[in-house]
This record gives sequence, structure tokens and C-alpha cells, in this order.
Amino acid sequence: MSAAKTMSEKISNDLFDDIPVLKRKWQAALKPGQTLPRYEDVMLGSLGRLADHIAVLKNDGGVLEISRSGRYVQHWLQDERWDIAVAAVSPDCATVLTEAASSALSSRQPHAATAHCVRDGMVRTYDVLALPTSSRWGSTLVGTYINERSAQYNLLDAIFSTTDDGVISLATIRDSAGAPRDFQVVHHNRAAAELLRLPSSDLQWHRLKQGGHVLCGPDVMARLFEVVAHGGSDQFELDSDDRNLRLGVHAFGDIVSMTIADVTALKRREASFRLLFDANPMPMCILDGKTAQILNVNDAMLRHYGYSRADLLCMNVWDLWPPGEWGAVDDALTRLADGDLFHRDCRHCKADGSEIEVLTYGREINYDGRDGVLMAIVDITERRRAEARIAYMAHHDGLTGLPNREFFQQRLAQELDEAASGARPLAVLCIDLDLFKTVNDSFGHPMGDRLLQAVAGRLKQQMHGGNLAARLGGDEFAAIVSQDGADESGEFAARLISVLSAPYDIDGNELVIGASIGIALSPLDGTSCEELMKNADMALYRAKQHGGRVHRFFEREMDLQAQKRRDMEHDLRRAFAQAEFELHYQPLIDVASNIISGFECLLRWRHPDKGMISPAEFIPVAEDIGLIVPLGEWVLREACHEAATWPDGIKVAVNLSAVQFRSRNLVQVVMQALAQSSLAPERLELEITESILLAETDANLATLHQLRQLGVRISMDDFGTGYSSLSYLRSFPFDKIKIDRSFVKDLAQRSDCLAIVRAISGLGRSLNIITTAEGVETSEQLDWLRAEGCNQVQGYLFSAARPAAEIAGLLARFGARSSKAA
Ligand SMILES: Nc1nc2c(ncn2[C@@H]2O[C@@H]3COP(=O)(O)O[C@H]4[C@@H](O)[C@H](n5cnc6c(=O)[nH]c(N)nc65)O[C@@H]4COP(=O)(O)O[C@H]3[C@H]2O)c(=O)[nH]1
Repeated sequence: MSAAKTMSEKISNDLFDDIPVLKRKWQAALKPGQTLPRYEDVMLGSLGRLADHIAVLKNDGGVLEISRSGRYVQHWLQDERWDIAVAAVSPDCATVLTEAASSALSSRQPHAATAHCVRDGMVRTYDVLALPTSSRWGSTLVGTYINERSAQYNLLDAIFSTTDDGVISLATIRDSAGAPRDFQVVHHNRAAAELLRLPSSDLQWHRLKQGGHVLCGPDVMARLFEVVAHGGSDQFELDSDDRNLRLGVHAFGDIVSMTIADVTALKRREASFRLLFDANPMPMCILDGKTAQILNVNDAMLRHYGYSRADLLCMNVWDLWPPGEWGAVDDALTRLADGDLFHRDCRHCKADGSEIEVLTYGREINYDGRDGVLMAIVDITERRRAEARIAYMAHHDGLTGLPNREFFQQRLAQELDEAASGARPLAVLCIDLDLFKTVNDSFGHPMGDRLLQAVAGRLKQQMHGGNLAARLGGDEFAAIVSQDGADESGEFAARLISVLSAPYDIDGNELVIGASIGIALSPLDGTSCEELMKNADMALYRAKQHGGRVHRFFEREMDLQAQKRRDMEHDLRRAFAQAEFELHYQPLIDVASNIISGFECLLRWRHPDKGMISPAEFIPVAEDIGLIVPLGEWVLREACHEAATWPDGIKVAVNLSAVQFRSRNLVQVVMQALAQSSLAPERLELEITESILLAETDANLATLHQLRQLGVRISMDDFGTGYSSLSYLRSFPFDKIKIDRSFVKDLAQRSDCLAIVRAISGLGRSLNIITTAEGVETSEQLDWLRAEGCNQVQGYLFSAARPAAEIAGLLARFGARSSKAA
């Protein structure tokens, strides 16, 4: 029979011996109708040796007291006192007694339990049985049986034998001179034999130098001798076969205690970490968790920062920070100390002094047995630059580098917010270049672009303080300027116009343009971005209407005009749909023969409420909204149709707008009108103004030539009022020049007007072009014009424009007048 079997049998016998006996006794003492047996019936009488193992616990109003205890129990309690609270004995015993008693009391049944206590370094196990009883004195008594089981464990032995770390005790063996020469294994545990790969018998009582294991090597022996010689401890590692063993030794006189741990897995983890760290292309370093001292760096960090390893290992991570970041050092240090594993965006300095922007990621690690932080660094300098470039591009105009419309509006909104809280008053300037389109058309887009860049440069130079200039698109610019009233803004705008209107030297070409500016003041003219921009734009429109190179302030009345204009746009569309337009005809008189040679067709709008509206008022609006194209087609068809009913030889002159040229189907429209009316092409005169030759010159000239090829005649209207009327005569062979009525008006009073009329008539004669004078109102003007050799006249002297129905009468009446005049 084995020792183990004998032991287990003893345990079960003990259990069966006492506990069932007590339980039976308790059961037998329980009388029918009672919930608990009486104390005397259970505990008094035949208990014998069991009485030594029983403590009687009195439950008095919830407080548990030991009212008596047997000798065995007293030994267990290490306390011989009676009538003391359970809480007063040692805590391990008190816990056992309290739990057993309360379970028994609440169940009103015997309660068996097991308890473990440490006595003399041994773990001892006790059987506990609590028997609840009633007492004749009223309180409840619990007889609690305690007995130790035979099985017990030596705690140290248990730990010693079950740990995975090897433990060996060595006795020093000295030579005759007293010098240590070897060590004898006096004690070892199971793990030691396993780690040294020896049977236990080959270790116990053996001397180390007998060999057969890694401890007999000269290095180990030397360290052991050292420890014995000087006392104290040592720790070192051994590589054995495929394993790494970590040895800890401590000398107590001639006895050396040695621990052996297998750190192979740890070493492998460390090796992979090193590989990941050393060979990582991302710059990395390890910092001391408390001081931020750099403890290790990888090659990528050396390459990236340009420092030597030795330099970096003498540095603290804060030494990488440029002076501008030092303010954040304290904060970062605190956060590092608080275990804040930083993930931050900061700047670092390289060895050459250049700064980089980095993202650092920190993670706590144990490094060489101390708290460390592994810091990985991502250089985001390029990314930040790219982001900044994209942000810049999103907010700036690519051609001029000025802020764009979006940025301008954001900034204006921001300034207005600040202004609302009492900051500076603002002026918004809308700036439009005069004649830019001409330069662009004449010199080409590349030159136009250069000119815009030069304009932007001048604008920038004029912006001081918080003032801002932006390019809104095309040749439209805008500025936000602080202002101390209209006068100051007006002076600023006038200065801008003068600066922008000074000649530009672009690639050796001297270019002259002008600028018009509309101004809206905040808060007077608006407090929102949209309102100010809209009002400044209206003021700009007014400046343009005044011929450019001027600035205009927004006035409330402009808003009314804008409203009026919007109404007119709406009204015009409606009028066209409802055929409210009609044509009137004004005779053109041949000066030599004094007879009507033709009629100029003039458009009229008979408004149902407002009466007759002048074309001077609605044609520019119709042009702006594009309505002039279908309206002009209608005029052409209608005029040709009407003229076809007139006597042969009587011509009809029709005005054409530049917008009709832009529509590109003008030639077809004219051909159709002629074809549908069967009017001979030479009886149709098309009057154009210089604006047609100003814009898209080549295309418009081509159209003019095509029209001329149809046989149609082309007249230059309002001659002398434009900038380069003479040069247009060179670009196209006009059939007729119409002298603007402004020259005719003051013919008798102003010698310059006479000189101009004379020059134009002379020009016409020498170029063989008919000259027609407009706006002849008096016979005196007629005499002058005749004297200057003008071929044709038109004006109220003869007739205003009249409806088609009156043409026959006009022809007849003019004949009478003609004979009267003669
Ligand atoms: N003070 C004064 N004025 C005189 C006299 N004789 C004629 N007029 C006016 O002078 C304008 C002559 O037309 P315009 O220079 O082509 O100027 C025209 C022309 O540019 C434009 N227009 C008229 N009808 C059309 C059209 O069908 N198409 C286009 N595109 N423009 C048109 O509207 C302008 C104004 O036309 P209206 O108001 O009809 O004004 C006409 C005519 O009524 C006079 O002795 N004294």
C-alpha cells in the first residue's frame, strides 16, 4: 500500500468518524415541532474527545461570541479566552467561525465547511461543522466543531517545487589556503534539474566542476568565485544550445543561492524588436520614460537627422526641438510623466539646423529593465507643404497670386463679424479695368495675362495694414480697405485709379488701360458680405456708365435703378412675346436732289402702361440679356418686308448691335430677310457702330465682308464719337459714314464742330464714301452741311421717324416741301 493511499484513507476515515456522528446527534436531539434541537440535548453528555474540538458560539443580537472552547480549539485559535467576541480572535479563525455559524443559523441546519489557515509556514486544512441549537436562556448557540485534516502542505516547498525557475543552493568548497575552488549542490528543485537537463541524482551533492552541465564553464565559475569573495549578488546570461538562461546568484557567506530562468522567448522577442527597430525605415528612438533622455536610436533616425549615434545618445529628445517649441517642453514633460503616450505634431531640428515638421508616436516599453518610451517619427514636412500649397491654390488666383473670390468673401465676412463688435469700418471696392478687352483682343491672351499680373502687382503695393486686394475673375478685382469715412475711401480709390492707369511696359510694348471703381461703405451701405459686394458692383456699373477712370460711391438710388432695370428686363421679355414692338422710319434726304433716298428704320416699344419707350433706354438692356438677337432678326425681316413695298430705289437702313454679330448667324438672318421679302440687297443698308470693330475684330470683320458680298451696303454710325474712328475706315471699306448729331448740333456756334464736319465730308469725298449728317434740325445747319459737301441729311427739319403707314404720305409731302424749298 502506498503512502499516498494510506493518507487519503486516513482523511476520509477522520471525516466519517466525527462529522457524521455529530450530525446524527444533532438530528436525534431535534424534537418534533421544534425548529432547532436544544443545546443540552446535542452538546452535553456523550461528546467525549469531541468536546476538545468544539467552540460554543453565542449569537446575541447579531454579535457572535465564543462562550466556551475546547483545548484543541484554543490551540487552533491561539487564544484560550472565553466570553470574547469572535471578531477578537485572529482574522483567519474569525472568518471561518463567522461564516460557518451564520450559514448554520440562516439554514437552521448543520453546516459543514472547509477552512485553510497558515501555521508555521504550513498550509493547514480544517474541517468545520456548525450545529445550530436553541438555548433555554433565549439566545441561539452554535456548537462549532474544528478538526485539522491530516494532509498539509509546506508552503515554501510547494512554491519551490512548482516554480518554473530553477533554484539551487551551493556550498563553497575551499582549498587548503582557504580560497574557493568549487561548489557542491546541497539543494535544488525540479526546475533546476530540468533547465540544466540532468537527472536530479546527477545534480544533488555533486560538485559543479564534475561537469555535464552549463554551470561548470569557466565564466560561470569565475562569477561565482567573485560573488563569494565579495559577497552580494550578480546577474548574468548564458547561451546554452538553443536556449538563453538568466542566472541570478547571491552569496550568504559560503552558501550561494542560484536562480536559473529560461529567457529564450524573451530574448527572441527582444531580437525581433531590435530587428524591427534597427532595420525600420522609419526614424525611431527609445527615450527614458522619466527624463526623455535618448537611450537608443535606429539607423533611419541617424540618416534622417544627420547626427552621429554618439551625438544623439548624449541628447535629450527636447534637444531636437527648435527654440520656438521650447515653450511646450514643460507641458510635454508633464504629460510624458503622466503616461500620456504622445501622438503629436511638432517641429524638430536636424543636425544641419534645418527644421522639419514631424508627427511623433510614443508607446511605453520596458527597455533594459527601465521604463522607456519607443518614439516613432514621421516626417510630414512635404505633406504639410503640399497641404499648404493646396490650401493656397484653393484661396488664390493662379495667374496673379492674389486672393480669389472665395478667400475675399471669407475675409470680408470675418472682418464684418469683427466690425460688428466695434472694430474698424470698412470699404469694399469693386475694380474693373477699362479697355482691358481691347488689349486682350489686339495683343493676344498671353499679353493680356501679363498685363493682369502687372495690375495685380500694383494693387498689392497699394494694400497696407489689414487691407486686402483680390482678383474676382477676368479683369475684375476687389479690395477691402479700412476707412475713416467716404473722403478717405474716395481718395484711396482715386489713387488706385491713377496708379492702375499709368502706362504699363509689357515686353517692350507700352499699354495704357484705365480702371473704374465702385465703392460700398460698411455699415452705411450694408453689413453683410453679399449686400456690400452687390452695392459696390452697382456703384462700379455707374462708374463704367460715366465712361470709366472714375470711382463712384454706392447710392440708395442705384439700388432703385437696379430694381428698375430688373423690372425692365422682365418687361422686355414679356413685350417681345406679346409683340409690343413696332418700327418707325425716318427719311434720309439726298442733299443735292433734295429728295428722299431712303429711310432709317428705328425701333419703338409701345408699352401698354408707360407709353412709347425710347430705344436708347431699352436697347442696352436687350443687349445685356441677349434679347437683341431675336429682336434684331424681327427688325430685319420687318424692315425688309416694309421696304419691299416702297418705290424702287428707296433704301432702308437698319441698325445692328454688336451682340448680333456675336451670335454668328447674322449673315444667314440677313439672307433670309432679303429672300423672304424679295428686297434687292443694294436697297438694304446696315448701320454699325465702332463697338462692332472694337470687339472680336477679326471675326466681325469677316462677317462684315460676307454681308458686303451679299450686295448689302454697310454704314458707319455715330462717326467721330469713338476713340479711333479713322482707323476703322482703314479696316473696312464702308459705303457710308454718318456724322454724329453732336457735331451737327453746334455747327453754327462752334468752329471745332464745323472743322470736324468739314474733315469728315472731305474724307468721305476723297475715299468716295457717302457722308450723312444726323440730327439736322435747322435750315442753317442744312446750309452749312451743304456748303461742306455733305451728301445726305437726316433730322427733324425733314421729319422725325414715323410709322410705316405714314411713309407714302412722307414721300408725297417731302416732294411738296422739296419743290417749296426749291
Ligand atoms: N435730337 C434729335 N434726334 C434725332 C433727330 N433726327 C433723328 N433723331 C434720333 O436720332 C437717333 C438716330 O438713330 P441712331 O443714331 O442710329 O441711334 C439709335 C440706334 O443706335 C438705336 N436703335 C434704334 N433702333 C434700333 C434697332 O432696330 N436696332 C438697334 N440695334 N439699335 C437701334 O437707338 C438709338 C436711338 O434711337 P432713337 O431714339 O430712335 O433716336 C434716333 C432718332 O429718333 C434730330 O433732328 N434731333
